[in-house]
Amino acid sequence: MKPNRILFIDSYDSFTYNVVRLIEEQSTIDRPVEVTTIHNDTFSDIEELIKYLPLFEGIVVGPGPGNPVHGSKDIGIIESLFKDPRLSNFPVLGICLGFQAMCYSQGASVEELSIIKHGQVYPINLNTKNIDPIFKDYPESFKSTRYHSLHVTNFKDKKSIIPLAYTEDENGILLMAAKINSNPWYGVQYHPESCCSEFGAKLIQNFLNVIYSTTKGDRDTLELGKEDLNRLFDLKKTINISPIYDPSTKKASDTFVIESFDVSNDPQLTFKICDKIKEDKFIMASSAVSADRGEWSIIAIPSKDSTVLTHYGSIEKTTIHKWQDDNLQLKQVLIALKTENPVHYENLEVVNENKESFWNNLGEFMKEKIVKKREELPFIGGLVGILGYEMGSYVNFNSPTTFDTLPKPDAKLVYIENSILINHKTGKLYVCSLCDKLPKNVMEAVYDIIHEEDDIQLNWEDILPNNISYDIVMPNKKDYAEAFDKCQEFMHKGDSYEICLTTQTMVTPSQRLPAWRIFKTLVTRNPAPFSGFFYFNDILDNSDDVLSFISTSPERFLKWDSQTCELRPIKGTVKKSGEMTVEKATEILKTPKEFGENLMILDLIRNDLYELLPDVKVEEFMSVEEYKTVYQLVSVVKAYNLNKSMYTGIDVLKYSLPPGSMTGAPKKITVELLQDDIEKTLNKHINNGSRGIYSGVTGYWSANGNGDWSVNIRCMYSYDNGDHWKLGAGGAITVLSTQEGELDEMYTKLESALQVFM
Ligand SMILES: C=C(O[C@@H]1C=C(C(=O)O)C=C[C@H]1O)C(=O)O
Ligand SMILES: NC(=O)CC[C@H](N)C(=O)O
Repeated sequence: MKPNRILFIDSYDSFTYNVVRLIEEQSTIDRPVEVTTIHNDTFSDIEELIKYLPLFEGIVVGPGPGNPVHGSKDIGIIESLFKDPRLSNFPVLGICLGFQAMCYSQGASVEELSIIKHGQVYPINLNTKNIDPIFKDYPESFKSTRYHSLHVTNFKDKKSIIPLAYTEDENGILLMAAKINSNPWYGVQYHPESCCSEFGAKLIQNFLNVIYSTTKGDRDTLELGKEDLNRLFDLKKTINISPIYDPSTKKASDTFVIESFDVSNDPQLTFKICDKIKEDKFIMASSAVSADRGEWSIIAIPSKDSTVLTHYGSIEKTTIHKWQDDNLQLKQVLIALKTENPVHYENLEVVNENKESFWNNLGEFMKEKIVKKREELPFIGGLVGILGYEMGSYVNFNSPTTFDTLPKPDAKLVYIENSILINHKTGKLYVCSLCDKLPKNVMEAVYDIIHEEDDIQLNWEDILPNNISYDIVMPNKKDYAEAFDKCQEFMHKGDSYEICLTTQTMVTPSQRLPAWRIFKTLVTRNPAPFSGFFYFNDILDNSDDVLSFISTSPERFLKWDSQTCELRPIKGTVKKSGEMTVEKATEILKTPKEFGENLMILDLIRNDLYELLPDVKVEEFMSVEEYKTVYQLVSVVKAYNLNKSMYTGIDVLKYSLPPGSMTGAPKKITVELLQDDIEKTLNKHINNGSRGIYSGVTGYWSANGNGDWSVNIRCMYSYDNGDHWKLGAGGAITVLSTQEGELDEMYTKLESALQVFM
């Protein structure tokens, strides 16, 4: 059976693929549906789009930022589309921005709402005088999510606009759906694809029926010749989401050794072992175990065999060398980085590449290392490290600079052979090596611990030495207020629905303190499921530019195995204080402000997964989680059947960074507004306005194919071996936010790490 082909026009929104998959899901054996997605600026001239029309039976114009009144600057080709008489018999469904553009083309006005609704669920009431087939089999009232700053007005005297549904709120009665009288054009102001909307699938089914009756079920019109099929294929490729590597590549050999031991369930055991191992180590530990996170701790132990990959985004170079190579000097690395051409020395390789090719080369590096074995363990060895915020999509690196010391790395990953894993639930410890035998020093530390297991008490000091003072440069309240107002302005104009506004703080200690010493105090003070310690002294004679990272993050970004992918966005924060109880926090976290904040990111995360994978489910809807200093609202979204897809977890990581909880929605425009304007001025004094390591992710891509990455928040990092520590903190601003409330929330989050210096 030939499919109905739908052209989906995306306006760089973060809910696009929720709609696309909803359409595809309505496919049946008798009436298959196929969607091709383009951007609203894929064609600059409507004539180009018209040439493609014979390939399709219907168009869906999706939601998005911007205002149709601003014309093609905001909505691209959509402006011309609704004006073109050649489309008057062509079935079109507009959603939110698409709906507003459709009504605007008929002479209605589009104006700002007085009270804006982002991520709010309302009853949609059908206009009982006009029940159109698009609402066939609907109840008179149903619930749907609204994400809009603007709305359609002055439509009543426009004959071509037939109102089909309304809602009512503080703004009065608002148009929620309409049909264009003489054309098969429909539109809805609400979001049928949101996970909180009812009967969304029905709307699509009914729209497909409209298409079916337009093509009169004549399947012949659906046949495409070879040439047209090629054109369709090329059009699909205009949005290029190519997989990073081919997971079917077979590994040549699969040497690894794993030995297991019974140990205590106490999560402090991880740190006890770390204290015993004198060599360098990276830690991804749980210092707070709960039902669904923090079950595992991982200690990764780099050795002379370990390969270090460092990407410098601003100069588009990646260095590759061995961990603490005796023959590698800092000077040599600096000269090689300054050389224009790629460098291939025996002990150092410098590749000229941008971030896109960095991701692809990671795939090349890993594809022959992946063994489909011991997949029940999260990690058996593999790439471990940090990806900064600027490694994500839509973010730019600072412009290239001249340098005399090592530039600031944007990604740093080490291929680890030897590691220790501890499962705090089952009380099992595993020593793993990707070489042919387990390292002696590690085994000795483990044996030691097993023998003195009765006393797990750590006795780590919860304060830093008192002979050191700290100079702390915090965000300025006035600048914050200005940035907050800018956020409100962008949201009121309809450019963004939620903006994660973050600030940077710098701490300069009067003398250098070992990162490990600070880590110990932070972990004692702020236990968290994703406690991280990374000290990258990978070049022996480099003591000034060592990247150090200490984290107590509550937030998992992404975890994957060969079948599934899980994302756990946190959105919604309540400070813990004397009178605050979990009951009270839950009440606050379920108010429209926090609910909307979480729902927007939940729908965005569904979109990030749906972009690559068809089988996505919301596993947990807005649960309240308790941490040392805050209560947080958390949702869990999971994708299934990865093994049936051409994508793997690393693709999901690449395409969904930066984490939606750190950007806001829609992701593309919000990231651009933050980087080019809002945070550029707010944070200009630190990192030149870049977020750097903060807001990025830390974790691993294991040689057994698994991966797990946490969000870099409630953390601190130093590019210069602890001379300066940088801390980021922020929170999502919505139209319901108050400046005082957000400032207070930002300070609360900042304090969770900054407290060690105070
Ligand atoms: C931005 C931060 O946190 C993010 C913002 C949150 C919020 O807005 O409620 C919650 C968790 C994080 O995703 C931070 O801790 O700095
Ligand atoms: N979700 C949307 O499509 C929003 C449309 C428009 N930018 C508004 O804010 O009203």
